[in-house]
Amino acid sequence: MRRLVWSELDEAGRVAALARPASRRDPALVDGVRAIVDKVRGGGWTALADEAMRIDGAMPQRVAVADIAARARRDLPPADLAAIELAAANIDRFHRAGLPNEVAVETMPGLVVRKVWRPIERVGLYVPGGRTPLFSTLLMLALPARAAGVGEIVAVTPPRPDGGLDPLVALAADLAGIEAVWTVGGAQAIAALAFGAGPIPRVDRICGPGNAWVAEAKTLVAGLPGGPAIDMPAGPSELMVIADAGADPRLVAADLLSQAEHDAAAQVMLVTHAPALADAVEAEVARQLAPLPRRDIAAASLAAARVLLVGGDDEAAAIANAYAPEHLSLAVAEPRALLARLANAGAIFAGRAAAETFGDYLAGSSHVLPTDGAARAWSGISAMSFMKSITVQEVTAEAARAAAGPAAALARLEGLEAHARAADLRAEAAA
Ligand SMILES: NC(=O)c1ccc[n+]([C@@H]2O[C@H](COP(=O)([O-])OP(=O)(O)OC[C@H]3O[C@@H](n4cnc5c(N)ncnc54)[C@H](O)[C@@H]3O)[C@@H](O)[C@H]2O)c1
Ligand SMILES: N[C@H](CO)Cc1c[nH]c[nH+]1
Ligand SMILES: [Zn+2]
Repeated sequence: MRRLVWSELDEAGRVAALARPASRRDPALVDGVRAIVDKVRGGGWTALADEAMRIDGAMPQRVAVADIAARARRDLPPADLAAIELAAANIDRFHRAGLPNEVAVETMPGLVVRKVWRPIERVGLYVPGGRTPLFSTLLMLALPARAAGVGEIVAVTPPRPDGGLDPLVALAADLAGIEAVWTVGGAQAIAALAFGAGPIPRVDRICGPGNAWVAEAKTLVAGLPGGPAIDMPAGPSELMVIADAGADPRLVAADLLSQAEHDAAAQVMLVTHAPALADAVEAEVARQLAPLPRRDIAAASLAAARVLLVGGDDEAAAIANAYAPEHLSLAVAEPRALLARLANAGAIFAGRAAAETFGDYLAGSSHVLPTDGAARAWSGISAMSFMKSITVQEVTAEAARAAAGPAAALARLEGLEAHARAADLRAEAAA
């Protein structure tokens, strides 16, 4: 981990200290994604099958989940099944509680403006699965989508090395009421969801995280004519930990490694005013890294990790707000005081007992969160990600008479005579 003293950095040094790993937007990757998307968009199913075979060595298949899920239920140790069911129940409860309320305001006597919410008709869910199938991500997407009342869910995930569907992804899908999952991943899956490919229908919105290929493809298709909406930029994982002198270096190191193990392009940061804590965390990271099964990935990620030494809480909060991390852990004695100063993060873990891993699996909030600084303006997945609001105007004759004059005046001030007449005629019709 590279250690930097914040007060010694000039502006350029600070920007560099908070830069995301360059590998996330490697020009070759961007060109590669564009080529895949163009090909699938133009060539439909045949092109999709070609790309899927070339990149992942398997034909996309629609796999019905019921039988695989039933087998997984039988084979899983009961405690593991109970853990999955606990996670599903917490996620479902949290997201149902967060469903938006309708609004109705009588802005003038007899003129009521309402805001009603409707689910998006058809959504695509991307469940990452290149290195390890993230069945938890399926729950984090599908349960909020179900709570929102989405009509049709098209779920995709990369194939296993044998071309099949991971049993735990099938089980998670079954728990969330999804009948089938397509075994296709990467930029080619995003292109298929965006524009349709044979039996894979185009969707209105694509939600879900992924590696740099997936994240780049989502941003690209959202900007193309006729492309779908997307949830947010959600690429390789990030964690910033703000720790005080009393933080437990073992816990801080464990949390940093938990996100570093996701991807060589994941990024972790430690922000502290205590050099002795920084020393202890670095020693712990080295000690805990060695026995990890994914130590090579975590070690590659640690190359872009930073330790930032700061003067105190004000500087730490300013750095967090500038970096806008996907995950922000507050390993401090008084997290509430710090929380009040924080504005930009996908999810915050407040206090020493709060664990990013709890958020990844079972606290109830979705772990699908904005990365790459997008938390400055975007939120993580919730039921609202799968809904849109529509405003409705209801007007009595009396209100029409009262509103017509001012509305016509405003229209004439803008030089829009047809608008003004539409208002005047309402007043006449209501007379
Ligand atoms: N931001 C979030 O909310 C969030 C949540 C969960 C996971 N994640 C991230 O999701 C990612 C999961 O990554 P993953 O790789 O395991 O799975 P993935 O499903 O995102 O990507 C795997 C696919 O990428 C494509 N791909 C990989 N290398 C390629 C290449 N050289 N050329 C063309 N295509 C290529 C392949 O089609 C492969 O199937 C990690 O970066 C993790 O940090 C983020
Ligand atoms: N930390 C990831 C989001 O960046 C989500 C995840 C899934 N499984 C484990 N972790
Ligand atoms: Zn994680």
